[in-house]
Amino acid sequence: MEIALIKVHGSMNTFYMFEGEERDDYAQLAKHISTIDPDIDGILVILPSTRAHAKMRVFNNDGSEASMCGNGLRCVARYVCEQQNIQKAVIETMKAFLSVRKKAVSNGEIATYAVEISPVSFLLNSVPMNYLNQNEWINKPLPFVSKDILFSAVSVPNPHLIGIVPATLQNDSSHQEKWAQYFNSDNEYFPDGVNVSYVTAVEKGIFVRTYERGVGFTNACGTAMTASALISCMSGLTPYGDVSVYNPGGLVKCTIASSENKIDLELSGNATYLAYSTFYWAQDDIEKSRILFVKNSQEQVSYNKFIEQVTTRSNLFS
Ligand SMILES: N[C@@H](CCC[C@H](N)C(=O)O)C(=O)O
Repeated sequence: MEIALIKVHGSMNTFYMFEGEERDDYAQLAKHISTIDPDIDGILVILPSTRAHAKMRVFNNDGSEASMCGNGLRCVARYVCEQQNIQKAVIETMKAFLSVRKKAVSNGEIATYAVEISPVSFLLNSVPMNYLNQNEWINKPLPFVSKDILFSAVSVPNPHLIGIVPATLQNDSSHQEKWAQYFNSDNEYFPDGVNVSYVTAVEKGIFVRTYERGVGFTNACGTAMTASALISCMSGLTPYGDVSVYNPGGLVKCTIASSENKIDLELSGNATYLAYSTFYWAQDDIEKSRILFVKNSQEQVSYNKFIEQVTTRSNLFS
């Protein structure tokens, strides 16, 4: 069968997005499309929902299904709002119904959406993480990794391990890579794997680099950036409210509000369409599947200008 794919990105976290029905072979499709186009981090499937404007399923490029994807949800939000001619919507995800909305931006050139990130839990059994029979692990070193890095484990609701690191450990990512690979292999601490982010304070916010479960190093991970902004606020690295989060693929805003027993998180940033394609999906022999047609959009031109401004503005680690 032929399907219409849109190649999209949020902070250069790149996916093929398409409309589909419930079925059980999206994992195989995600793996196959990722071999044809290794640029992508995964696929986003937009399905009908009986209780929301639409439903999103996300598959990493290794075929594993994730409960949430913040950058992907912004792209799905754009698609649903444009298709249904609305400014805000509710999207069903694996574990939550999430509010999304279109944002007005000053130059209007880059489609920008804000999405709710929820539910948040610090309970280690929600991550899941097993370590010393603890219930939570917030801002404490994991001595077998490093006595100098403060780590926090949190689910939003996909799993994150966040370390606050000095600039030296951002510039050389081999430490992060080694431990992220370990925590995403067969290991005693994270039975389902974990997205591992290293966070460093910069002049006007934080910089976050993420090694994603099911993907590897990525330009940006929206849930990781939002969880990292929350941990940065909790640890006094940055004030609560709007946090500018720089990442290898650009810049997003995470809005962090916390009261006695409630945490509200919102992620805002670009939802860029790179190209429109037709894909031949050979369901009986996936190897025969292929991209038949590609038409590039011009949206990346504006995004590249934005990236130039971000990189010249931020002398990140000096
Ligand atoms: N890139 C996403 C997260 C994708 C899922 C993640 N790799 C997982 O397995 O939890 C984002 O923008 O949040």
